[in-house]
Amino acid sequence: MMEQYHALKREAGDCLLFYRMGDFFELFFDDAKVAAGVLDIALTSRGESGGESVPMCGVPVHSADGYLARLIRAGHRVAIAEQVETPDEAKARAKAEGKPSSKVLVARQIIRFVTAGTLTEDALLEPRRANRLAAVCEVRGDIGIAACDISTGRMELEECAPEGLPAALSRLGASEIVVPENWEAAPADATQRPASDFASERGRQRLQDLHGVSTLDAFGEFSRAMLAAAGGLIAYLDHAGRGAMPFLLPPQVLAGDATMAIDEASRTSLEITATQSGARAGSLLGTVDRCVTSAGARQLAEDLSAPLATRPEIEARLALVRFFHDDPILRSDTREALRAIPDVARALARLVAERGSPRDLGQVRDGLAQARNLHGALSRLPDRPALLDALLPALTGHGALVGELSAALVPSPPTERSSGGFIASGYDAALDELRETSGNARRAIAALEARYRTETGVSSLKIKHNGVLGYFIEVPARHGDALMAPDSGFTHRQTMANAVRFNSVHLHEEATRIAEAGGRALAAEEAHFEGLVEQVVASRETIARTADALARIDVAAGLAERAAEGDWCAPQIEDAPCLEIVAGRHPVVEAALAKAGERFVPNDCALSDTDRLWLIGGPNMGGKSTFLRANALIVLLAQAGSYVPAQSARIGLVDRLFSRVGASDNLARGRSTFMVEMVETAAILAQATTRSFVILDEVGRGTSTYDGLALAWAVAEAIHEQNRCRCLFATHYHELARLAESCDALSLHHVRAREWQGDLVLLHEVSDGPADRSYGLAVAKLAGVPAGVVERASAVLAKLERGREETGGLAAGLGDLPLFSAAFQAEEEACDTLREKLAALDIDALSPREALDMLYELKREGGES
Ligand SMILES: Nc1ncnc2c1ncn2[C@@H]1O[C@H](COP(=O)(O)OP(=O)(O)OP(=O)(O)O)[C@@H](O)[C@H]1O
Repeated sequence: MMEQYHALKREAGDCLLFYRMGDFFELFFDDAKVAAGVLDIALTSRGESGGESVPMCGVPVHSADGYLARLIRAGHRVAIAEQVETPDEAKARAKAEGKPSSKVLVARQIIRFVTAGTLTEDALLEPRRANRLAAVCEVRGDIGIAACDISTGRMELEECAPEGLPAALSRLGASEIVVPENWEAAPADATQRPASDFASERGRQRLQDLHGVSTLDAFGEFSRAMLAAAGGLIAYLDHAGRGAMPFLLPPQVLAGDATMAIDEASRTSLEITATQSGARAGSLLGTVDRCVTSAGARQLAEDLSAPLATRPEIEARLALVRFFHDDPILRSDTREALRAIPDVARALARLVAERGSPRDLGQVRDGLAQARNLHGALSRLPDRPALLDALLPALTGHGALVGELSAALVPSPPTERSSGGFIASGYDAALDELRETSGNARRAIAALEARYRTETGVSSLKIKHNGVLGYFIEVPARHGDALMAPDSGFTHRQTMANAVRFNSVHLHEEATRIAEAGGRALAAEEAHFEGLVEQVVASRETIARTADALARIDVAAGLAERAAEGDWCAPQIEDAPCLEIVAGRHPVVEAALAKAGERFVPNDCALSDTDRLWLIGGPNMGGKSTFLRANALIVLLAQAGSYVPAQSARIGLVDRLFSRVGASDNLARGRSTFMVEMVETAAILAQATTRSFVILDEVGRGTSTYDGLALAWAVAEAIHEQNRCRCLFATHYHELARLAESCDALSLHHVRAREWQGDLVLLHEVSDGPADRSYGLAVAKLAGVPAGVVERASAVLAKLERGREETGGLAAGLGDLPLFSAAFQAEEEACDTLREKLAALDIDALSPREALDMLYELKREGGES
């Protein structure tokens, strides 16, 4: 057995091996130690290997899913080695091979690798979260990404530059990433696979084979990097499923400019689908989600993760939300209908991956039937928005399949198919007859029992059944002798302490009838199951489209519900780079305040081409960050196709959204708070365009006052002069107010506060004009810093302020600085002079020594430039 075990373990590589033994999956050696630790189960030992006892632990097969889920969550992968023949088959095989049957070992094979990205089981998946597997590789400097969710069959391909990879991966949020082995730039914790799996020509071939086409033209255009990644992805799925290929729809190419770009840091900072501590509750998704189906919730998460960047698409989604928003009865009827719809996409995926159950067939049947009902209700409505009209056809067209499944299956089919009972009566006459036969035999046995009681006079005689003896007659021990007589018609089978057991010819006959009919009935049900699965699999693409359409409708109705609940408005999408939000609110903070019985103070924002940078000052805790984030979230919601928490909103399309709010130490990646802040700021300066929207909170806070102020000043100038994007910039540096004198599209604002009877009152109101002071000490007092320390601080402050008056203050002289662009102008001019001098040189005529001298001279003149 150990020999067989080790062979399988070699095949399993770095996966934990679940080795099937009877009703258990057993783990041995190091696998056992790891699993016992993660699963908190007993580590025992069995036998010896090399003189040492073999560590072992095991989990019952019937509850293996829960244990698998925990191992996967802890970052492990598991290979499942199943028994692929019964002990009887093994014995027969041994006999045929001329071996003694006592020595024979049941054959086992790895039937599947269970990894985070290749799950389909409900027990292992979170219902409201997509589960993505991504394959990433590099082809001549381009990064190819192929991602799929095999629980729904969606597959996406994209290509990006190496620096775009982190953003793309953070949008995908894949649970497992596959890369070619030994790739230096591979993301951490990725699964390595042979580099040959990622050859682009093989990728093309694999895609063609998968979809049974001879060219990919109909699916779109694919770059070499995309094909290479697709190849790696398919090869991995093939490996993990041991040839049982999961369901994949034709790949969709993600165009870089179709969605709003949000980099990893901004995504984390905005807490779009999870809070910074990883929870869904408290994220934007958590507060917006009113979907009634899991598939809808997954779609909403996708929508929020990748807001659209084109107006017609956004408006189409908004029109559908409006349709449900403006008609509360329609909304609640639709949601009621959706609520009854099972997760068709995931049931379908299990059926295609050959892991389906009768229950999955039932879910497909119910989902498709409900979809048709919904179609009936929605297609009767007047003034339907275009998106709904585009979705409606996908809700019908499965009549024949639904009819077949309805006729074939019982109303709620079981998850276990081995004990049968899921095919409805009336579907198959032969099956009905078999059932009838075994039913009759069972009744005959009941009649036998009554007859034997009268014949023997033993009123406590019973006919029972167990797994070892099958059917038998049992009487209490004291009546045993009466039935032992040779002419009694009973044959003795077993004597227990209190009872004696017998068989009889009649009982044997009936029992045989039951067994035979039962076995044949099971076989018949099994055959029907295979046939029905085949029919479902044949229609997989249209069924997946139905599931998608249902999810999209659920998202729209859910967003409408959320909008109605929170009194949200439909945003107006513009081409001009404006951002006019009247009475905007932060949905998450508002919900949190409401729970505490407090009111959120709405604020306006009015950015335009000529007033595109707002500098926002005011006290700590005054609501600056909240204001910044609220506006970013409103933009994000609007472009995802949702209503927004505001009284009105005009939003000029945003191509990229950046958020640098709040310090998030990234010590794990070896960067200090200040370093993280600068890296993110650098990314914004390099990437923000005139169509972008940037929120920046307290740039330069993590360093000395002078360095910080200088950086904040230069960053604000650069954003104003060079990026020219819309920007909300919160800061504690009063000195930055001087920027308003030179930057014409920059204006000053502040969050209001009042000191009242020595206490600070924060109004959370954004007003025009510069902040008067920062109230830092008052906030410190509010936070419970000891009175002595606050008093001491105010003495220090008074001294500092006196010093500032004497020296002209921290910002003295800043007003004379040339503007950002003017500073560059001077450098440009210096460069021009250098260029002229260089052009005039006859370089070939110079000796190396002269050339070197020349270089030094130029450097002296040109300085940094
Ligand atoms: N508009 C608002 N209405 C009601 N309460 C608000 C509002 N804005 C902020 N708050 C409350 O004030 C708290 C602090 O807000 P926020 O973090 O935005 O302040 P801040 O000005 O950015 O502070 P700091 O400068 O210290 O970072 C929030 O957690 C929230 O409870």
